[in-house]
Amino acid sequence: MASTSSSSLNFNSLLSSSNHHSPSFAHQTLTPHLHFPRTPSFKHLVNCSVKKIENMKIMISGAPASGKGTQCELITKKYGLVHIAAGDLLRAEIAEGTENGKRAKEYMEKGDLVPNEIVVMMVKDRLSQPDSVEKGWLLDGFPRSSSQATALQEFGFKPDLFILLDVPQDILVDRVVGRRLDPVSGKIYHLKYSPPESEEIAARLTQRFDDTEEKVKLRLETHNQNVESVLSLYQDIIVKVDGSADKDDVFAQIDKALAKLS
Ligand SMILES: Nc1ncnc2c1ncn2[C@@H]1O[C@H](COP(=O)(O)OP(=O)(O)O)[C@@H](O)[C@H]1O
Repeated sequence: MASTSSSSLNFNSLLSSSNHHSPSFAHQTLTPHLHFPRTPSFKHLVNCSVKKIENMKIMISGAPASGKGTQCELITKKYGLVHIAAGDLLRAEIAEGTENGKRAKEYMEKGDLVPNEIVVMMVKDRLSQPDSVEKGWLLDGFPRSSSQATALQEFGFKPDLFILLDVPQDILVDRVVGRRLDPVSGKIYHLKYSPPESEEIAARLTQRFDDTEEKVKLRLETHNQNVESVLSLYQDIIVKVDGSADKDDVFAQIDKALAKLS
């Protein structure tokens, strides 16, 4: 997979553009060459009869608590892709106490997008690592703006499929507010919908600092402001999935789309 840039854009301006705060740039990116039709390459066509795509490159998008984490776990288990979640990369920086982490947290606290100069290289570096190149990747929570999509495109990263999890807003708030993490197993629970199995687990559950009702509403607003501009760039490869269904039913819909590629 190509991971170097043959950029015709001014990349510094791209990296410093702060997502939805730069409407002129967003406008600039809505050009036809940035659409990613599933046009098979020659190699792809030759390999078709044996195996269609060896290392799938998948993007998954959805509002906060639309179930991306749960579905990503199911997808990676079945298809062996490397799960790369922009939010997890940022939380790891915060946990390590890096300068980027400190800056990122200020934006995350407000439900805003973290500036591109922090998040783009972080994601690009992870996508370039050998495991992602060899196994393929499942990119979660990135791109969240047209400028991030353009950056990825300029670095040579093109998805084969874009999964959109569609969930009504009122369900989302309910899901976020009750969401808890078991720091020992890494498992995600919901106090009402999937409560912990024991008192011991219940006692150690933690809540993400941005999973309050007030903050999720801000995150939803940010999501709604940006989602259309991202979708318009991937319209030819989007599969829209009803994320309000039971998690196995949601996975069945995704699996059907992935099975056609793999
Ligand atoms: N691609 C991104 N660009 C900028 N900021 C991001 C990106 N992905 C995540 N973030 C920041 O991290 C926060 C948490 O993201 P995430 O863990 O994906 O949860 P959610 O999708 O539930 O908001 C976001 O609210 C945002 O501040």
